[in-house]
Amino acid sequence: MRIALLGGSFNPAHGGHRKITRFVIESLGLDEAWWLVSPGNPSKPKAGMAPLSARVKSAAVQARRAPIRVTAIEQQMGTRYTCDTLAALSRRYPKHEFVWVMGSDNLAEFHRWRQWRTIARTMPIAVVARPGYNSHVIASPAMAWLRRYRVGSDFFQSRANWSAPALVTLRFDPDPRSATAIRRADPNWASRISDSATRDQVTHQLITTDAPQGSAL
Ligand SMILES: Nc1ncnc2c1ncn2[C@@H]1O[C@H](COP(=O)(O)OP(=O)(O)OP(=O)(O)O)[C@@H](O)[C@H]1O
Ligand SMILES: O=C(O)c1ccc[n+]([C@@H]2O[C@H](COP(=O)([O-])O)[C@@H](O)[C@H]2O)c1
Repeated sequence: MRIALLGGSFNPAHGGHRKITRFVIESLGLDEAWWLVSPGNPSKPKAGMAPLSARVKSAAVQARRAPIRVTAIEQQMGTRYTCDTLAALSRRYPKHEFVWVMGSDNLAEFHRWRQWRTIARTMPIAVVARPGYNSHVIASPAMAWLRRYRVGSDFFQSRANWSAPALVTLRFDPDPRSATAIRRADPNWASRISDSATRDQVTHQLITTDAPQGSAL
């Protein structure tokens, strides 16, 4: 299995997450994506962060009828930093080929993440252009190091190629949606989704709080 990993706060999930995920799966020829809904991004303030259950539910709604598995696997594994999460997932699923996906806003800050070079050595990275962040990325310290490992999307077509460090940058019709804008427009989204999702069994069944089950194993 070739799997895209998209970590995020998903506070809440939105159509931009869904769109970039489908785009990455298609452009790199992957089988599916796992969304890792973070119990708490170590570098984001706790204030204003909705409960994990509400964020997972919002992600399950956005993932409907798409090859996307919603997980709270960091909560279950007890990891908070991406370097620990990716090391644990690679150990747990040695037969899977993973690619870490992030928007260009995250690449601009990537050099501040714990052991970011170790992350880059653990699995390939795919960066999706995000409106307003491209000049920051070009100038970023992480990009200065990662630049020499740039590959094209054809790199992912062959299992023999799958190695790290490798960085692919993907550009498509940039999607301006953000969770910040949604929270501003709808500060009560979390309480509403908590109420509605408990009545919605279909949504409930889509939520995976442990490792994805079934054929992915
Ligand atoms: N519209 C988008 N285009 C490209 N990447 C995106 C987009 N929205 C989110 N992402 C990426 O998805 C991942 C998870 O994002 P996150 O859950 O933080 O959403 P967000 O919209 O960036 O939230 P916030 O506005 O609260 O920072 C990050 O790697 C982020 O860069
Ligand atoms: O490990 C780190 O140091 C680190 C620092 C900042 C962000 N991250 C991860 O980056 C992903 C995107 O986070 P966010 O909150 O911007 O959606 C999410 O999986 C976070 O855990 C990780």
